[in-house]
Amino acid sequence: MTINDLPCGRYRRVTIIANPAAGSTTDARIASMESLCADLCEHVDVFWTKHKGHATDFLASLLNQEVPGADLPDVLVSVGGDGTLREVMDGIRRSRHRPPLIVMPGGTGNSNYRSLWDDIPWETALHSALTGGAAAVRKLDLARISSPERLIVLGASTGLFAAATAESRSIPIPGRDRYQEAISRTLKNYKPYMGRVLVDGRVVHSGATTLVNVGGGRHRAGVYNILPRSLPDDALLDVCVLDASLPTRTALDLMRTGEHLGHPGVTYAQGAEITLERIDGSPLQFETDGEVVTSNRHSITIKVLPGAVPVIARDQHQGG
Ligand SMILES: Nc1ncnc2c1ncn2[C@@H]1O[C@H](COP(=O)(O)OP(=O)(O)OP(=O)(O)O)[C@@H](O)[C@H]1O
Repeated sequence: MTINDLPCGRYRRVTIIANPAAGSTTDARIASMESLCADLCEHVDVFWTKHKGHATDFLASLLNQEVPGADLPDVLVSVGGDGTLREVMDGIRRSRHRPPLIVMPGGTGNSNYRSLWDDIPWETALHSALTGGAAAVRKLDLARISSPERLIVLGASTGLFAAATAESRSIPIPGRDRYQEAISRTLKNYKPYMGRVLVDGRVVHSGATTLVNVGGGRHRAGVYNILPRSLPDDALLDVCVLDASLPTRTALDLMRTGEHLGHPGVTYAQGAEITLERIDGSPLQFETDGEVVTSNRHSITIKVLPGAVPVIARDQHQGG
C-alpha cells in the first residue's frame, strides 16, 4: 500500500504513547484510539509507559535512530495528563526527527487538551488531526526554568494554585472536580505571600500576592481561563498576577470566562522572560505542569522556547 492508497493519505505510521497512571487513561480508551487510528493509517504502535520519565527516554531513543529507512512514526499521539505531555514533548524536543504530535485527553485536568481542541469529543479531534480536516500543524512555544533544568508545557504557578495542586494529590475525586475541591479546601486557610513579578526585567507587580500563573496554556485546572490572550505560537509567555485587593472567590468566578482582565487587583503582561520572586524571606512554593516542585528557592525565572514542538491543533483556533 502506498500513502496515496490510504483512506486519509496523510499519515502512514502512528505511535500512541499512553500513561496508565494518568487520571483517565484506560485500556478501553486506548483500544478505541488505536482502532480509530488503524482506520486512517497503515500502521499503529501503542507504547505504555512503565515509570516516570519513560516517555521522554522512549521518544528520545525512537526519534534519534540513524538506521537508513528506519520505520519512524510520522505522527505521534500523547494520551495522559499534563505531566505525561511534558515528558512526551521533552522527548520530541531532544530528537532529530520531530513528527507532529496529537494531544489527547487522558489525565485529570486535561487543560492542554482544552487549549488545543476546545474540549470537543476526542474522537472528533483525533479524526480531524489524522485527516487534516479542520486541523493544522502549529509550532508550539514551550518554556523552561533552570537549576534544575525543567521543561514547561502548560505553565507554572505560585501561591493558591501551587498550594491547591499539592492539596489535590490526596483527594480521591476523578476529573476536574478534584481541583475544584482542592482549591476550596486550600482557600479556607490561605494567606497571600509578599511577592514580586518581573517581565523582561521590568517590575509589573510588587506586594501581597494571591497567585501568579505563567503560560503556556490559557486554562489551568481545566476550567480557569486565566491567560485569555495567550497564543500557542507567538514566542511570548503570558503572566497573570492576582493580588490580595480582589476577593479570591470573585476572581476565580471571573476567570472561568476570562473576564478577570481589567479588574483592579489583576495584572496581565507578556514577555520572553518572567521572574517570580518571594520577598518575605520564605521559600517560593511553585508548580509546573501540575507537579509541585520542592525547593528552597526564593525566585524562579521562566524563559520561552519559541516554536519548540509541532502539534496538531484545531484549525483557526486561537487558544494558547
Ligand atoms: N507507568 C507509570 N507509572 C507511574 N507513574 C507514571 C507512569 N508513566 C508516567 N508516570 C507519571 O505519572 C504522573 C502523572 O501523569 P499526568 O500528569 O499525565 O496525569 P494526571 O495527574 O492524572 O493529569 P493532569 O496533569 O491532567 O492532572 C506523571 O508525573 C508521569 O511522570
